[in-house]
Amino acid sequence: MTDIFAELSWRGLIHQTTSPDELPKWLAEQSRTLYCGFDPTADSLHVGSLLPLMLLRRFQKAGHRPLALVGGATGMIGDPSGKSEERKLLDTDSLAKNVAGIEQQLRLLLDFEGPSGARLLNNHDWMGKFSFLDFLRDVGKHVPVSVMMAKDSISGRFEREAGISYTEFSYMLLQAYDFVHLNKHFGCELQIGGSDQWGNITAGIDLARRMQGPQLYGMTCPLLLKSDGTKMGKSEKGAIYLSAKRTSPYAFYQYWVNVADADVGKCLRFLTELTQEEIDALDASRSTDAAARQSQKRLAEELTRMIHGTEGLSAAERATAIFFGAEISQLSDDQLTEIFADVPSQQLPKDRLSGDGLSLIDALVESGLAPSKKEARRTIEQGGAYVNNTKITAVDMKLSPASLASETTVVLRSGKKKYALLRFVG
Ligand SMILES: N[C@@H](Cc1ccc(O)cc1)C(=O)O
Repeated sequence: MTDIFAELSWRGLIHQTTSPDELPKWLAEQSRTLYCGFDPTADSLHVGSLLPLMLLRRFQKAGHRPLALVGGATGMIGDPSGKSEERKLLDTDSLAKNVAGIEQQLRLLLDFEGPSGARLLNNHDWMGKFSFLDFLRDVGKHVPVSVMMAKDSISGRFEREAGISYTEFSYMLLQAYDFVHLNKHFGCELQIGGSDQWGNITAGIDLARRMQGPQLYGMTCPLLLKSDGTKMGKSEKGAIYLSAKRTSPYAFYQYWVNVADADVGKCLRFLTELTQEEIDALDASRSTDAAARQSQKRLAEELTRMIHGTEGLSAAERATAIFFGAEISQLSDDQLTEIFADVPSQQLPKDRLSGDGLSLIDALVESGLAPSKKEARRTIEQGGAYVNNTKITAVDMKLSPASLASETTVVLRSGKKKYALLRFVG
């Protein structure tokens, strides 16, 4: 058993805990069972939920037993915590799809073998069987409405015109009951979650006490925010997800490689398993040579490997190298599209490549990289023209089917970074 409390403290991962005087000792005494729940609001977790998921993993590595809960039941209702408006209800098909997607990701980061082996649970398995009348009698009876109304997630909504439905108001009772259930059936004594979960976690602790159950504990971690206060894990194109179908390994890697200097230290401490010494060394490297962006590269490498494996990482690194000028051959159209997502492209009929082929001069003009044939010629003569990232100095060069970097596409470049794609179709 390693001292998990000390580890989480230096990482800055402890936002609030119940019984702060007792908790460090209680955790050090013996292996404990803890849980964290994830609602199936999408078919993949996003970067924000990586933080509590990594927290479960850290607890497990320190010798504790994690329960990863998918909210098949709670996902049917929608947690009002941290939300200013009522959520739309999900239909059963999307829910089932989302549960399956999330379960897969929870499996990825936890170890299911051995004495502190993780368990994957779905609260629909017990909540689905509860009748409404039984729930009101067995659970609701123990909870004063005044206590529920005092929670931030609820009181904040009362102040707004739209208010809150009875359905969302009741959400905390479901999560509170989960904690009691997991305690009874799995010996779970600690619940963790993001700071917005404090109200729900303490509702569970309270419920256990009122139902004459044992003392339970709670701990929250900070939300993953950037230095400007906005949420981490959102790009211009939307949230960064853990599933490769939603966010490719390359896009995932790119997101981390581009994190600002002001945020990267926190990301390293919050999301990676690098040691304090390694992170200190990276902090130091930023003050001596920030331009080398060693911290960002290491962050991107660690996270991409953890989520997408070594293969995903090397694909992402290869794609990055290509974007920065490495020679291109034999990629799929999809890979090319990904790497050059923001690069302008033109379509031309396939037969332009047959016969004598298409002159590079014409190609540079058609792609928009050169305003005229004269300029195109000059670019080639000055050594600024590239086909698939290979420099071409012959002004009479012709593109042929052999010039394709993928099934349909030739990548043209003018100068250091100005790219354009020509797609040959039909
Ligand atoms: N309310 C949590 C998910 C959750 C669901 C059920 C639980 O028992 C615990 C946590 C969230 O929205 O992130």
